[in-house]
Amino acid sequence: MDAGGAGIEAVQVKRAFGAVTAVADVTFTAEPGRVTGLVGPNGSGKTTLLLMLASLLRPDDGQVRIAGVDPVADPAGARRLLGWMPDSLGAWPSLTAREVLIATAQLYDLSRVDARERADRLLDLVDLTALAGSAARVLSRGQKQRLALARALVHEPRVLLLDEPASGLDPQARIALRVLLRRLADEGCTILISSHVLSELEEVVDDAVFLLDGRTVGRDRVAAATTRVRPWRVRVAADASHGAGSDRESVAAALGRASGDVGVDRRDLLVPFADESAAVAGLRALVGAGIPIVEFAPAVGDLEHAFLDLRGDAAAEGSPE
Ligand SMILES: Nc1ncnc2c1ncn2[C@@H]1O[C@H](COP(=O)(O)OP(=O)(O)OP(=O)(O)O)[C@@H](O)[C@H]1O
Repeated sequence: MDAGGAGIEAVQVKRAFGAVTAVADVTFTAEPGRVTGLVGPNGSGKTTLLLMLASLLRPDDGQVRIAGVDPVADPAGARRLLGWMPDSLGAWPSLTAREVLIATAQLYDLSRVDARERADRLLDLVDLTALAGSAARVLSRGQKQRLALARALVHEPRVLLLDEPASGLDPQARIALRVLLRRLADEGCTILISSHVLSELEEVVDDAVFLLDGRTVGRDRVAAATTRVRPWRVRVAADASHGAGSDRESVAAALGRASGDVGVDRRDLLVPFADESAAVAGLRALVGAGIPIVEFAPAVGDLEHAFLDLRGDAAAEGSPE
């Protein structure tokens, strides 16, 4: 392992709780300047892994490096380098939002003056200035999430670990989070982010690490899943003279498929294509047949598609444990 690495490195990391193996075998790298998504179903070990990376839980086996520092051997050194945003704010509910940030900054050895200045800047960054004097416990879930993010950024970490940061955020706050994460990555930060909302993750991540039953899924398997047949959403211009049923017949006919191959989802038709070039040929055939297409796009994003496909593989093989 490269002890001088700037990002996150995990090699054959394991962690059990009694008889429950939460993390069975995790190996991955997250690069500086990139946002890496941690994707996996409920109970696949994401939070356990993040806790180990954050130096808050000891691995049973394997190695972790945070910007080259081993969080087991040097937890204080790792904590100086990493910002950790748990999935709930916790700690100090009676302090105000501003006091939470000042206290955290002072824990990282900032002077009181610098801590106040940093707190005000971060409150502005996460749009909480108006609530600076409110007790943390009275903040809404989304406001607590924003405060937790500000707290994670207090010491300008080089590595950012975020557990479900978008949960509870309204659409505007989610967009602001995406913009902020992109900016931090552009400044050289290494960002690892877990989320269940794959469509949102899709818009911000550069790379993805897939966890199934506590194990990282190999790149080859992910690449194969990403390129496998997927449904495309086809919308035909609304025409009062006939319903979706007859659109389905005409689309199937234009594509030379049986109408049973074409699914119906409310106003849209779902047509499986093997890859992008098959989709391009399909669209050409539909337009050539005079069908008024108003929308034509993959029905699920790359991450979601790979996730569903990998889960399908795992179910077919049976659980590896
Ligand atoms: N402290 C603990 N004691 C016992 N079992 C635990 C503990 N923490 C986690 N587990 C178990 O380890 C497994 C992985 O849990 P973990 O919370 O890491 O998954 P996750 O991927 O974050 O799940 P979710 O997406 O639901 O948040 C689960 O089966 C869970 O029940």
